[in-house]
Amino acid sequence: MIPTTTGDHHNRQHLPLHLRGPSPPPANKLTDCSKATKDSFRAKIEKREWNRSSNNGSTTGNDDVTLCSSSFDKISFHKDRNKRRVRRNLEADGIDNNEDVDGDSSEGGDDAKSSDSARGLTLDSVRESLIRQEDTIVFCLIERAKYPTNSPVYDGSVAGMSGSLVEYIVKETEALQAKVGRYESPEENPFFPENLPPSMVPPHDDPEVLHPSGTSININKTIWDMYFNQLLPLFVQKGNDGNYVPTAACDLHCLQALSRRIHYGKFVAEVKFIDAPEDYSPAIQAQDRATLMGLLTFEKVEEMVKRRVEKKAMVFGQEVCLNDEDDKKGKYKVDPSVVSRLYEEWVMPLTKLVQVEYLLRRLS
Ligand SMILES: C=C(O[C@@H]1C=C(C(=O)O)C=C[C@H]1O)C(=O)O
Repeated sequence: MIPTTTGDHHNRQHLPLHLRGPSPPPANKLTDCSKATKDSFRAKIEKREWNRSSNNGSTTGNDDVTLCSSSFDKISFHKDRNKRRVRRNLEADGIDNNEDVDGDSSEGGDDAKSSDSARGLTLDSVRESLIRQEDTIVFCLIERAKYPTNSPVYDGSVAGMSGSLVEYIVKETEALQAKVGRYESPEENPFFPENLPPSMVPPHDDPEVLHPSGTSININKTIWDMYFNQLLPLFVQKGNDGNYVPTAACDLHCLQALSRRIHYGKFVAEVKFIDAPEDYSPAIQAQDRATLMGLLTFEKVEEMVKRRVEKKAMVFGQEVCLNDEDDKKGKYKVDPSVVSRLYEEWVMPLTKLVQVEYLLRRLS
């Protein structure tokens, strides 16, 4: 269920930090505000209530709340939608524009922004998270590149194992982390979802940001195959140094970072849908994958992503020497072109696949 617009100032506390927008004024702070602030805040609340009631919104029962919430979205987002479209096009052209595109900050715009941020989902915040996740992925690859292939990690030859060492470590780590609630988060997807133990920690009272039918999308089998069969041979040296457990632990971290990034496509898709339901809905109803793929693709953004991750691989992966003359210029721990290729050939296409899969279910 999509979070309601009422009470979000409370619920947003449980959203991951990166998804929280700027704080709306909390209701219990009203008593501390000046009269003008109070009046303006109250007027906004009243306007929302009016929007809701004029749209037959009801706050009784879960389905009604969802309906009410999306009806509210339609009204309050309507005016900003064109602004957003223009802004998105500017972004796609590589122009960083954080200002009102048409300079119109009058009635409607503010409400749309505050309800957007109350939900905590904006294309900007979601993209910021993807950018931050690039750092994690690049560092994980650098860590894995410390070790050579170490094939006994993968071929089942480590004594006492029925499967491979890496499979055992991933399965057992996931089981442990499941018990402490890792997979209660919609951002996390296990590689071995079968027979995971239940979480022992009390559930958070999180607002559900994703549409329920999209939460179960899990393409980790594809990510596993891609990582071991295609990516790994591109950036690790052949050899065996006996560091099997640290090697498998690095693989686990790479897999988790890639999986999180790729499944983050669910959040990207949700925010794109919320921004322009009228663009996406016909293709969703027709279950038209190709049109959805076209709608959600921003080629210029992808170009920037590739260039940025390549640069990150250069900056994070260079040898740092105190004496400038000793600098091994152009020598990197992971070949930057491999990182760019990883994003071009696998990370971005798989993120888009997740987005399409999510959107196909978005109206069900
Ligand atoms: C993630 C997005 O959707 C698509 C996928 C991208 C990616 O995986 O980095 C980048 C641009 C889009 O083509 C986005 O628009 O930011």
